[in-house]
Amino acid sequence: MLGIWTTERIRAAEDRLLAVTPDGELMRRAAFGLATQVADLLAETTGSVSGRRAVLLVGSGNNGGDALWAGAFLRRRGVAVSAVLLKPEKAHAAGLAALRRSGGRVVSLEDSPQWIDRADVVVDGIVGISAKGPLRPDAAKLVESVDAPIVAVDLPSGVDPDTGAVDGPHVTATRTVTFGALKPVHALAPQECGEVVLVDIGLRPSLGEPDLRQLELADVAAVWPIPGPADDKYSQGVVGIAAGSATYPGAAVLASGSAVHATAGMVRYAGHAAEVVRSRWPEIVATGSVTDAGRVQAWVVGPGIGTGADGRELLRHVLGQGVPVCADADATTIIARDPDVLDARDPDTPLVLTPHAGEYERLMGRKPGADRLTAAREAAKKYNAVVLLKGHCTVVAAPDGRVSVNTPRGSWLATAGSGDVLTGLIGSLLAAGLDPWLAASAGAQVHSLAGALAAEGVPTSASGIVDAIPSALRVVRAAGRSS
Ligand SMILES: NC(=O)C1=CN([C@@H]2O[C@H](COP(=O)(O)OP(=O)(O)OC[C@H]3O[C@@H](n4cnc5c(N)ncnc54)[C@H](O)[C@@H]3O)[C@@H](O)[C@H]2O)[C@@H](O)CC1
Ligand SMILES: Nc1ncnc2c1ncn2[C@@H]1O[C@H](COP(=O)(O)OP(=O)(O)O)[C@@H](O)[C@H]1O
Ligand SMILES: [K+]
Repeated sequence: MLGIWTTERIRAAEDRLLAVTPDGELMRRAAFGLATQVADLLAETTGSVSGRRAVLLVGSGNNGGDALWAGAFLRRRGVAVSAVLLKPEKAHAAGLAALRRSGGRVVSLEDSPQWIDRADVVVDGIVGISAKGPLRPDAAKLVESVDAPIVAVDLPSGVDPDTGAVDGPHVTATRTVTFGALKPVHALAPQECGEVVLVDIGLRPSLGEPDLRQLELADVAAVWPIPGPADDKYSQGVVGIAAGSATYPGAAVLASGSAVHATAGMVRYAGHAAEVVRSRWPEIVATGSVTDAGRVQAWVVGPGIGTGADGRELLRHVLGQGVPVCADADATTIIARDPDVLDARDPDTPLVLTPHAGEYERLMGRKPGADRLTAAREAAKKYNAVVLLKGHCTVVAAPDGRVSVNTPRGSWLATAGSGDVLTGLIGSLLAAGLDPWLAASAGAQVHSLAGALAAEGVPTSASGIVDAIPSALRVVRAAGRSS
């Protein structure tokens, strides 16, 4: 599991480490790692390093210092390095001296276009973890004129380090080289960061527990239920699907199919789409009503059930069964309108809510806003539930404070019905007895992997995502074996 730390925690850890490290040593480590990555990118994109041209965009803080020191290292590899100083009087003095000693050139803002036009790579050392807001106009103008691939130092300038929010001019990097530890921006702004490379500067022992986590495929493999010799169809946890209606059977078919592929064992369906579900998935035991559905170890409830009295009664019944519930779509809206329905739930029974931004607004009375980590955390606290906030990046927060971020593999999941597929995955994992935060986090990973495999570079459909779940699980299991 990858750990991610907020900039406040990073700064505190850096202070502790700086106190016991020789002056300039941390920046030297960071800059050396950065220079190596810039050289690698030059080799990948142009076929050589020596004789290539790098332009450094240098802001007034240590981020600019990293870029200047890296420029000095790149000179040793024969790279022609020019530095554009946004605030010459505030540029990192030692870094600037090192670049000058190495034969690097400092060019004025006025002269910078001719150097930027001819650059093979541009290094963004404008601002790092002390960034506030979008790029200022002088920096924005420089960045706008860049055509070459950009290597961002620590993070792409202009993107918020702690939320990944973009609110104006910013850098879009080909590669981001970060130091010591991942920060939230790296998980929440994948589009702007490009490939993220972490350089070890010895910070890890000073960091403590991460603020948020990213599951790797091997983590998913470690928790995904696989039947053993002693298992039968009941022992692995039976999941019940209360979804769909006569008018909207699609949600029922998708959530049920997803559950069929997610785990072995058994899926029950209860609702007005029983006939359609049975004909599409003959292995499902389908009935017309939750009251005669038989025993399950977890319920999925909500997609396509409607938000009227019938839907409310269905939700209330399911919440009262004393088993974990994943409540999605219409169930979220019912809860938002009438939170008393949650009284049917034993507070110790796991509940996963999976709102998209609109459903979040109904649940919380406000939009998630730019800080999606805090938004998910607050909803988890308010509802004493695991909250999976949907979007380009999926954030999963537990009431106990654990948060995970699922960085997407493209935007293929933005297709009608794909949320129903996710719900089926989470429900199956809940039925197998997984911790609800892990179930939602692992479900989101497999969902996005299945989406990418189904798409393979062209748009796909929710049915396509269901069909790709077995391939996704094969990739997951292979990652588990090789870790
Ligand atoms: N503290 C340490 O030990 C280490 C720090 N390192 C580097 O130091 C960086 C942090 O350095 P600093 O705290 O000096 O601060 P930064 O370099 O992140 O930024 C500070 C300056 O940027 C300007 N700025 C803020 N927002 C801006 C915006 N939106 N547009 C343009 N300019 C803006 C501010 O006026 C301020 O002077 C890290 O990101 C990392 O690159 C690394 O060298 C590793 C070691
Ligand atoms: N731009 C995007 N990039 C990546 N994933 C996305 C994007 N938009 C939506 N998703 C994902 O697709 C799913 C959509 O779910 P939902 O909004 O419930 O749709 P539906 O109700 O049609 O099933 C969620 O898992 C969400 O995180
Ligand atoms: K930067």
